[in-house]
Amino acid sequence: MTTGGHGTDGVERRGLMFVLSSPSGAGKTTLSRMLIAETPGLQMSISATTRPMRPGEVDGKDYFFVDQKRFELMVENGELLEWAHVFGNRYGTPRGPVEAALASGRDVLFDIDWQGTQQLRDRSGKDVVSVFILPPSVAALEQRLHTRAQDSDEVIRGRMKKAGDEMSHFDAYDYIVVNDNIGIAFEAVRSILRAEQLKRERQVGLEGFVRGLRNQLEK
Ligand SMILES: Nc1nc2c(ncn2[C@@H]2O[C@H](COP(=O)(O)OP(=O)(O)O)[C@@H](O)[C@H]2O)c(=O)[nH]1
Ligand SMILES: Nc1ncnc2c1ncn2[C@@H]1O[C@H](COP(=O)(O)OP(=O)(O)O)[C@@H](O)[C@H]1O
Repeated sequence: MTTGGHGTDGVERRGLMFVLSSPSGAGKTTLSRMLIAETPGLQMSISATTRPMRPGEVDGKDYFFVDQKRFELMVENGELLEWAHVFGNRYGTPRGPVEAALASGRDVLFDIDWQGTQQLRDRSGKDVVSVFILPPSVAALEQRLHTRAQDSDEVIRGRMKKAGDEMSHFDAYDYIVVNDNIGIAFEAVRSILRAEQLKRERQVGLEGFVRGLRNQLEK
């Protein structure tokens, strides 16, 4: 895959693993969907989970909804790149699609928690770019969880209680974006991805490309 839009024929790029994490309700699903819609070649990693499906969710699109037994088998068979317990359920990243995407130079977007991000970093540090999304205030976070209207009051209380724990891990992330205005937050996330794609060490074949330019100049 070329770096795109720069006429740098012969310059390939290693795919990167772009991770968005946040406390529940801060907006990472919304931002992920916007990013996928606006970024050709970016592939969403679809996680497996044992949590029940929410209204409006689609199996195989939002998550692969599996039972405990199937999840355990996936762990045993080494089918997951990482996995963690979150809110009493298990969530994990299927390995196959991620490895296939990266091998063909495509970037992969992950909506996973801090535990999963840590595991990806331990395995593939240099290919991982991590962004932590913060809500502008606790009131806004609670409001968003209610507006989403997909969880009971009890589940929302649980998510609010966990938000502090999740946020305490912000300092392990490369970038921090406060999601107050969604348009501004999206621009921030998109700019981070674009800049990281253009990092010199991610571009393979630059030497040959520059040599070619210099040869032409010397003619
Ligand atoms: N480690 C890990 N965390 C995941 C994975 N998929 C989702 N999560 C996290 O699990 C948490 C709960 O997700 P979900 O039930 O969809 O609720 P949400 O927080 O409202 O999006 C979020 O913090 C997700 O980022 C995964 O494959 N691995
Ligand atoms: N900047 C924002 N301003 C107002 N509402 C937002 C903003 N970002 C997201 N939301 C809304 O907040 C709710 C939670 O967002 P969501 O993306 O599901 O969060 P997460 O995936 O982090 O749990 C959704 O109803 C979403 O439409």
